[in-house]
Amino acid sequence: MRRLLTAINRRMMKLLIALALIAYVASVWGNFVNMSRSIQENGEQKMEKKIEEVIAPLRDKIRDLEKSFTQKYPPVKFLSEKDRKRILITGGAGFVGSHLTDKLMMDGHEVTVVDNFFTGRKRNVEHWIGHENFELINHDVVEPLYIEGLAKRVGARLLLASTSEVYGDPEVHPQNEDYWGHVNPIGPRACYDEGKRVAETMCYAYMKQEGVEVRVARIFNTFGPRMHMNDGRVVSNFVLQALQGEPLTVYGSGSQTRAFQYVSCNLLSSPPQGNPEEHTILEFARLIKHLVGSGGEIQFLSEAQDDPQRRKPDIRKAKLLLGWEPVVCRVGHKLTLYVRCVYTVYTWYQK
Ligand SMILES: O=C(O)[C@H]1O[C@H](OP(=O)(O)OP(=O)(O)OC[C@H]2O[C@@H](n3ccc(=O)[nH]c3=O)[C@H](O)[C@@H]2O)[C@H](O)[C@@H](O)[C@@H]1O
Repeated sequence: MRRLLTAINRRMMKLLIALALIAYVASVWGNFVNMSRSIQENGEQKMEKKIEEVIAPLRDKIRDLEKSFTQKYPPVKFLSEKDRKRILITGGAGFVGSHLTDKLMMDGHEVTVVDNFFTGRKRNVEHWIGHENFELINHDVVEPLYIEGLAKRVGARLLLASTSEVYGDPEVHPQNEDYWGHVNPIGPRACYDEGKRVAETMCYAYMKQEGVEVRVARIFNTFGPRMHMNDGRVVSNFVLQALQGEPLTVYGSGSQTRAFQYVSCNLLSSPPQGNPEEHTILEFARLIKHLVGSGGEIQFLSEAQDDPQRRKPDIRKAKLLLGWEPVVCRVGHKLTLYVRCVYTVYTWYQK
């Protein structure tokens, strides 16, 4: 009897051990299956991420290509590799910069626009987005020497867009390249005027020290489409005021003069750059009033401090050396083409 019981116990023991073994193997197997499943899932996720990283830029390229097939661009000349230049324009989405971008793109060059869009607008260059010769970079070029260093590294020529404001309230008339100017260094316009003067100084110092080729264009009162409506300049102010039937605000007596230049005339020359047709601001106010047909009166406000009294570029050198002179705004008889230009701005604002 006892033997029988011991035999049964032994069998039970064996059975229990066998069952425990099976349970253990099953749990190890379960863990193994779970582990390999999660390894597989992790691996798949990583793989998917990698594939996505590779595909994303390709997808963007395809989208750009599709766009370039469907989008119509302004006509672009074909230039051979030898003649085609690679040009970087800082502030290329701004008023003057975007017109320069248009000109260089249409001439067949490769243009990279860098703009921080503080005052520039993407819409000024959107008609080039996707074009194989065009690149738009949102970036803040806070350090001018960065651009000069870049020019040195790649052996590029640097063009600085300066301004007639470097002459301040000039004592020499008209203003030529050799005139050093008459700026009040602590006046309300000083930051802009002296800022541009320092930019010129740095470019020339860099040229002498590092041998970088430098050009400076001193741009005189330029106007045209894509100008900011409310930056306070006289063309936009008068056009807007006239359109809204408000009085045209003339600062001072209006006897101060400017020589306005249409933006497209601007892009073909060297310093100083402008239209030598000089008009008083009062004359200009009357012209806009007449053009827009507004009933608004001319309102005389107090004179702006340090306002240059006479300004007109001496373009003899540009004419002699480059054969350049403004075409759109030069007037054979008083105000004909000039009127046309102002009218262009007016219709642009109406849009
Ligand atoms: O293009 C240039 O060379 C420079 O000209 C302008 O400076 P400014 O000549 O004073 O141009 P506006 O602000 O358009 O003023 C022109 C004249 O119109 C007068 N003005 C302006 C605005 C206004 O509502 N009424 C008015 O009588 C001003 O007092 C000034 O005599 C710009 O401010 C500069 O950015 C630019 O570099």
